[in-house]
Amino acid sequence: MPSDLVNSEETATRCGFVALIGAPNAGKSTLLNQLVGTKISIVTHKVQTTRAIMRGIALEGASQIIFVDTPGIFQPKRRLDRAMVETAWGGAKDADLVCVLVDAERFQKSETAQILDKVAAVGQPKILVINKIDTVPHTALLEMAAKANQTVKFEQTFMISALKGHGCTDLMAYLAQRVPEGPWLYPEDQISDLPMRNLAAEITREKMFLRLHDELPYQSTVETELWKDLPDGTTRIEQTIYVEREGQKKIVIGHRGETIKAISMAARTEIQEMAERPVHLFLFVKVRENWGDDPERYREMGIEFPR
Ligand SMILES: Nc1nc2c(ncn2[C@@H]2O[C@H](COP(=O)(O)OP(=O)(O)OP(=O)(O)O)[C@@H](O)[C@H]2O)c(=O)[nH]1
Repeated sequence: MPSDLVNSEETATRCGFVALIGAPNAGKSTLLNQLVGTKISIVTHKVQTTRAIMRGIALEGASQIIFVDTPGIFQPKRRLDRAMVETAWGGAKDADLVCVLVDAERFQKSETAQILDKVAAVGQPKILVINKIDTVPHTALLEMAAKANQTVKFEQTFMISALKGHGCTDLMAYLAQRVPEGPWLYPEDQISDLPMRNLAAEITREKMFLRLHDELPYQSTVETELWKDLPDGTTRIEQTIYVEREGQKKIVIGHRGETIKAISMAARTEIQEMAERPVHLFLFVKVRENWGDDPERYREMGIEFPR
């Protein structure tokens, strides 16, 4: 028997999306840093136009776990915010597993109840992760777990301190065996720059919406086609803005290209800050009808194509 066949049978790979849900400050970034490691975890405080942004990919044995994030706005007021939150919850519905992160210190606050109510309506398998266990007595934790499990049918409950690392190994081991069997979506050597590419696309998308407000449908997307670190210390980035109709392309470009120039300048400044090096940003606008039916687009955004 050829040796590669033996290998592939012995180490069936697993790969899946885990949606992280938690109120702002619940400790999502801290947890990701524990699970993913700083190298490929990207903190996205500024980027709020996210649909289901990939926050990091963890590798554990033969498993690849792709964490997707939801924006931390739970009482959206503006129309755009509402749309963002709705699509983000949509992202949770596409994940293989929803990981609900609750801050033990703030368990009694209304935000926790709100999140639990909303999570109850999501059909995906869910786990509860009570964070910051170092801040409350252990007896209180059991009460919290019982109460939360009355509202939502969680598969498992974990109690962790993301800051101190307590309980994180068990959580990771669970996730690694819980994601479905399947090939890895991202080759190991590509993982590190993927979040940067996605983030850069999200930054441009945010600038575009800030500039155009409600003139564009929410489906317009931005993709980073090229990210090349040049020998002179600068980076060349090429992005394509996809819109659904010719008329929208005109809006994005603007009179004499003024709109796209402004979007590009604002995005370049912020991408530069993130990349910590000078950036040359090139934006292209293309019309692509029915992009929402194309599974590849979903994969690029880090979420699975809804079945
Ligand atoms: N005591 C204690 N503090 C924690 C723990 N985990 C996170 N924190 C603190 O809680 C605060 C918020 O943590 P973040 O990881 O930034 O939380 P987050 O708001 O969910 O992350 P973002 O989604 O990136 O905004 C920080 O000051 C952390 O140090 C923990 O286990 N114990």
